[in-house]
Amino acid sequence: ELKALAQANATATVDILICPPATLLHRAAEVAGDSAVSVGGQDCHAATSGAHTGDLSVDMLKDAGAKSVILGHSERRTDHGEGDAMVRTKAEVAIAAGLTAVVCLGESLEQREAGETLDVIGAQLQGSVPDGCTGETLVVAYEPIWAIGTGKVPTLGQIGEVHTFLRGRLVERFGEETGSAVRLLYGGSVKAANANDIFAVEDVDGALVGGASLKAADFAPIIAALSDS
Ligand SMILES: O=C(CO)COP(=O)(O)O
Repeated sequence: ELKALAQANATATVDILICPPATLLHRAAEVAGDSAVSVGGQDCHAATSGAHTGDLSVDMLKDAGAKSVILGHSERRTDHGEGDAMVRTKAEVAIAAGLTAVVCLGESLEQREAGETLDVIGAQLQGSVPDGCTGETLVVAYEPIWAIGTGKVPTLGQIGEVHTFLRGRLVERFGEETGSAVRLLYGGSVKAANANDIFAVEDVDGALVGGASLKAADFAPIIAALSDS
């Protein structure tokens, strides 16, 4: 699947990042070669070195060919109790090593129903994103937990509200130029059928795709929708 994707996107004009399980990272980097597809990790350890059996350091990820690393995915936050401070430390370490940090945040259904979405997102952004980021070193992915793998997608208005809010906070913190350059991805049940509409929402710069990225034939129309947007 990756080979097909890389061949079809030898010279794509959008950035395509595949973050496979760590066991496949090295092979994936080889298959992606010098196509427009780059590969990244799904997590890293917060320490650059030391004895941390079973964990992967940023240097190990880089050695395997990673250019980026996803940090603070809701499953890491839930399964491994990672809080904003931990995600921030990991992002600092990753960026210092030359990787792009893809920092994920998002509210639970309970938080959304309680009207807490923007408070939760604002606190996660402030707590998880290190100082000194640039449009090259930081990508932020908004992933409502209740939309991941469920087929449920927020309304376009709900996505727009969060992305505009995130953009405002980034501009406040990093200034107009950097705040506007940080790419904001939407993630959660993105597929070919909804990609065009989602990419048309203001301040949505791309997507973090799970299920629909597993087959090149499902992923290709999403890439095409972004290229056309
Ligand atoms: O975050 C995601 C995968 O980890 C998004 O997954 P889905 O696109 O399958 O909802």
